[in-house]
Amino acid sequence: MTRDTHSPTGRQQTKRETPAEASAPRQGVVAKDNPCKIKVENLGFNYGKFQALKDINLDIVDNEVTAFIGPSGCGKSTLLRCFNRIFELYPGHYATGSIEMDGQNLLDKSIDLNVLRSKIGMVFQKPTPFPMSIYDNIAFGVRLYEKLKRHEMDERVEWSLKKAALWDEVKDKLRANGSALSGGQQQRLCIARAIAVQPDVLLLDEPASALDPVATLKIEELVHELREEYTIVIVTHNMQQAARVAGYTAFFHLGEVIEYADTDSLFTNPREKRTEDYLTGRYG
Ligand SMILES: Nc1ncnc2c1ncn2[C@@H]1O[C@H](COP(=O)(O)OP(=O)(O)OP(=O)(O)O)[C@@H](O)[C@H]1O
Repeated sequence: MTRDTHSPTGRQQTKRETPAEASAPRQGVVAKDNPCKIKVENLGFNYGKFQALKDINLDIVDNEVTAFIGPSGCGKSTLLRCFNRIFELYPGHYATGSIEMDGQNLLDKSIDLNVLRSKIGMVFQKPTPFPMSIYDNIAFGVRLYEKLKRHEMDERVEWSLKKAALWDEVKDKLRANGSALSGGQQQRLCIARAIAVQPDVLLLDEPASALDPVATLKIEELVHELREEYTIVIVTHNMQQAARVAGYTAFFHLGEVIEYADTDSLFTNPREKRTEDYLTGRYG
């Protein structure tokens, strides 16, 4: 079997495996002290006839921030959407290969999508608070999964808002409408909503692209803090942002992962010419 392997430590390498190697852990994929949370193997993705992702092999490191960068249309968001199978809402969109988390292939038809989406939360580019109070924005999702007593729900709402660094700003107006908050606050509310169901993984699809620099900084600080408890994957067009928040970065081009490494190495010493060209602004 021949395949491309992308890993923080192994970078892209084409290697021919013996059967014994094929069943053994891939060398250099994740260091022992860097356990892999999500293992993507031979992943392809199609929007109908259009193949948007081609043979992606990528290990997402546990309790780290991984950034996906690359020019517009290269498949970053598509891969993010594969992780929680949000693409299933649309007919003709399908994935092949495997995405393994906690010993299960997330693409397996038998996976309960509600449980999957409680384990892998997602925050979108544009803040999307529900048209209800700040309190209910958080409580709504929790009620789908858990039956909490009133005081337990109060605690969960407070806990989530504190984790999202929003509590101090909203604690006196929990009954106000979520959409009355500023854009940056709304985005932190969406992060609080995602955290409230206690996921393992947070997917952030350009979470700060609609925000001003001050609000952006707050989101970045928050991402930095949250990485201690969650595995975070962030899509960003902002390379400085990737450099600031991410421990690992994957560079995508035309539906493929061209290079994947720890962020410092990728930015300071890219191995692939296409990565270097992108980082130096030659295209994208
Ligand atoms: N719903 C869809 N139907 C058909 N093609 C799509 C759909 N969504 C995305 N694509 C195509 O799939 C490819 C990858 O898109 P994707 O949104 O994943 O790229 P991206 O790297 O996240 O881009 P951007 O940085 O602009 O958000 C693009 O060619 C895009 O046009």
